[in-house]
Amino acid sequence: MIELENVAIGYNGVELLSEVSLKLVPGSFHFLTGPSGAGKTSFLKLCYAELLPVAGHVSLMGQDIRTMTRDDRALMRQRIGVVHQDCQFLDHLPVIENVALPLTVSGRPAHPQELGELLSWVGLRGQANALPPQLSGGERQRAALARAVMMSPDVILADEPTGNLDWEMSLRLLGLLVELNRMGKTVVIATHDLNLIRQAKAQVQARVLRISGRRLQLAGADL
Ligand SMILES: Nc1ncnc2c1ncn2[C@@H]1O[C@H](COP(=O)(O)OP(=O)(O)OP(=O)(O)O)[C@@H](O)[C@H]1O
Repeated sequence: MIELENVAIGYNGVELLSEVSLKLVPGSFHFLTGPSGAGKTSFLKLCYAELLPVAGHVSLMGQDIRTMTRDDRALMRQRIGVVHQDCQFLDHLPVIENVALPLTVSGRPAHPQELGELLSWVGLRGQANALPPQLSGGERQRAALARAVMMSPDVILADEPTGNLDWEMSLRLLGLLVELNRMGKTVVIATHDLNLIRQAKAQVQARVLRISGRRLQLAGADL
């Protein structure tokens, strides 16, 4: 599904991560943790071909990201849903249109019932016509999750989805991600929140990847 072989990433000639080899198999649940600036967001970008490796091979859904055309990349992004750290909404469009954007961009019609069900699932049916700046942090993150799953992706990559949320809202968001995993989706969550990881481990078989000293390691069972 997502396969990395001896991969390095970096910016402006400086390596951020080296010798990363990893297979994310379908239906797996991973956390990605590490200090601020360690490269979590950059690693996720690699996993949806927003960033190319400076060494090694990355294959997404069986295709090497270096050989992907623009069209391949657009198709691949329908199979990999991303919850960005800053949500990245278009603030002048109501929530429902932001959530439907992946459909709109790919030229497919948005079915009101499907959209309504998706908004209900994240508990935002009542805010469908609100503008993103009118939402609370937790509502924004849930809207971002709804948009990420709009195209029924196989993989969900979430970058600090509970970053600014209180514990109750963090649990609610985690619950949605666990539910998606139980439906067979592969989930990767970048987070600093060790309590969230512990909570998730009580609910799903989650593995923890830790970035430390430019390497990606599998954390021990103590986490
Ligand atoms: N486009 C870019 N150009 C140059 N340097 C970058 C770029 N994006 C990120 N970096 C640098 O790469 C390093 C890792 O950034 P990244 O955002 O991946 O870390 P992170 O672990 O997600 O951090 P945080 O937990 O604070 O969100 C940082 O030093 C950052 O400044």
